[in-house]
Amino acid sequence: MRSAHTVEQVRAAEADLMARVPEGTLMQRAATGLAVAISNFLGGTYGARVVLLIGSGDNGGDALYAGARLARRGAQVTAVLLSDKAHRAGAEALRTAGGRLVTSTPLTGPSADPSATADPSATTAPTAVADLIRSADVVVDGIVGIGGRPGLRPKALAVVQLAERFGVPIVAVDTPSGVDVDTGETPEPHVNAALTITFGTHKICHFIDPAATACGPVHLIDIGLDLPPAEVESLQTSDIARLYPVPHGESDKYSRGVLGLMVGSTQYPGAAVIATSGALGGPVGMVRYVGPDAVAEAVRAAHPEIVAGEGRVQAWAIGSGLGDELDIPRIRELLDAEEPVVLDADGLKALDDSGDHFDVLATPHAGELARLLDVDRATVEAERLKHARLAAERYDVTVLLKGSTTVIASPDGQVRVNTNATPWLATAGAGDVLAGLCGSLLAAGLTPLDAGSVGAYLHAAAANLASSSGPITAMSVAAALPEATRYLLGG
Ligand SMILES: NC(=O)C1=CN([C@@H]2O[C@H](COP(=O)(O)OP(=O)(O)OC[C@H]3O[C@@H](n4cnc5c(N)ncnc54)[C@H](O)[C@@H]3O)[C@@H](O)[C@H]2O)[C@@H](O)CC1
Ligand SMILES: [K+]
Repeated sequence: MRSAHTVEQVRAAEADLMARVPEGTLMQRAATGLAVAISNFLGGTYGARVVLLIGSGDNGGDALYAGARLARRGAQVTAVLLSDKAHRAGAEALRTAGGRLVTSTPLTGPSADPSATADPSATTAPTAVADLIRSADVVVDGIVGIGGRPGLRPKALAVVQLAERFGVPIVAVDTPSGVDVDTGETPEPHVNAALTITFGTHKICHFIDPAATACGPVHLIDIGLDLPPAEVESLQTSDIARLYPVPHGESDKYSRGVLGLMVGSTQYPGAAVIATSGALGGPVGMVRYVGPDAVAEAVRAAHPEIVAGEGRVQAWAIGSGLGDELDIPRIRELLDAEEPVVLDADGLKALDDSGDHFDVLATPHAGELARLLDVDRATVEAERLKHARLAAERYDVTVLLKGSTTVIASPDGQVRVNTNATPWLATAGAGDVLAGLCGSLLAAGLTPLDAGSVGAYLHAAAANLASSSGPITAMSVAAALPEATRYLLGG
C-alpha cells in the first residue's frame, strides 16, 4: 500500500524525528536522494546544465543542497533566487561547490520576448534568466513544497513559463509548486513536472487529479519518518495478491459467490453483455442475469455460462445501461436488502440520502456525481477528493469516482486512490466492465472499499495489457482481466 499523508501529519512526524537527530540531518537525507534522482533523470551529471528555482523556504534548501552535490560531480548549476529569503546555508553550500547564484528580476510574463525578460544589470550573474533556462537540461522546482499555498507569484510564474516554452523538463522537489498539497486541487497556475521527488511519504496531491497529473511520475525518498495511519492510500501489486478472493480446495461455484446482474435494456443490450464479461473476468463462481428476455438471450449467446432469471445471489450489480427501463422502486428494494450492491450509471438515480447504505458501492463518473450533489461537473473535476467524500457521507455509500485517477471514498472516511489507468480506457462500455467486475468482487466477499479499489486496479491493469499503448474496446479489457489477474497474483 502506498500512503499519502496530510501536511499537518508530515510536519508532526518531521518535528518528532528532528528532535532526535542532529540538526540538518533530514534536509541532507532529502538533498542526497534528490541529487541522485536528478542525476538518474539526466542520465549522468558531468557537464549537465541544471537550473534551480529557489523560493523562500526549506523546499529551496533541499534544491540548493542537491545542486551543491551535482556541482561537485561536474554539473553546471545555477540557482535563480526568486526570494531574498532563500535558504542561506544551502546557498552557501552551492557557492562553495562551484555553483552560481542569480537573483531574478521581475519578469514580464510569457508574452514578452524571452531575451528581454531579465535585466542582466540587476542579476548577480552575466547571463539573463531566459538564456539560462533556454540552455538548461533540467529545471529544478524548489519554489515551494508543503509550505506552499496554491498559485505561483509573478516572478516564479514567468520563469516556469519560460521552461515550458523552451520545452525544458522540470523536476519538482517534494511537490510541483502551485498545487494544493492537501487536496490535489489546482485552482491557480502551477508547475507541470516531468518528475516529482518527494520525501518521507506521499502527499495527497501526488495521488489526486488534477494535481497528480502535474506531478508526473513520483519518486519517494525515505528520510526515516515515523508516520500515523495515512489519510489516503493507493493499492500496489502486493495488495491485490493479499486482497483477491482466490478460491481454495473446498470452494464451489456458490461459495465463490453468485452475482446478480440487473444491467442493460432493450435500448442498450450491449451494456448487459459487457458488464457480464467484466463480472466473469472476476472471482465470482456464477452470474445470474435479470432483465428483458431479448437481452438475456443476447447475454447468453455471448456467455453461455450465465443463468437467466432471479435466484439467490450474494451481491448485485445494478444500473449500467438501464436507460428508460429503470425500475426505481425495485432497485430501492434491493438497496435495502441484505446483499451488497454495486450501483452504476442510470441506477444511481435510485439513490436517496435517507437510508443506511454502507454496503453499497456507487460508481459514478464526474457528471453523475455532480448530479448526486447538485453541483456542476467542472466543480467535481476540480475538487475530486472533496466531492467523493461529500457524496460518501451524504448517501452513506462507498463512492468510486471514475476518472484518470479513480477515488474510492467510504462513508467512514477511508480513501483509496487508483492511479494506474491508461487514457485509452476512456472508451464506451469501460464503466460497464468495471461495474460487473466490482460486483464480482463484492459477491466473492470483499467490502465495498476493497471491491472498488481492487476492481479499479484490475480494470486498469487489464486495460494496460490489452492496450499496449494503442486503442482498446471495453470487451478487450474484459477479455484481458484473467491474464492481468494471473500476472498480479504471481502466476
Ligand atoms: N522540515 C524538514 O525537516 C524537512 C523539510 N523538507 C523540505 O521542506 C519543505 C517545506 O519547507 P517550508 O516549511 O520552509 O516551506 P516551503 O519551502 O514549502 O515554503 C516556504 C514559504 O513560501 C511561502 N509561500 C507559500 N506559498 C507560496 C507561493 N504560492 N509562492 C511563493 N511563496 C509561497 C510561505 O511563506 C512558505 O512558508 C518540504 O516541502 C521539503 O521540500 C525536506 O528537507 C525534508 C525535511
Ligand atoms: K517544489
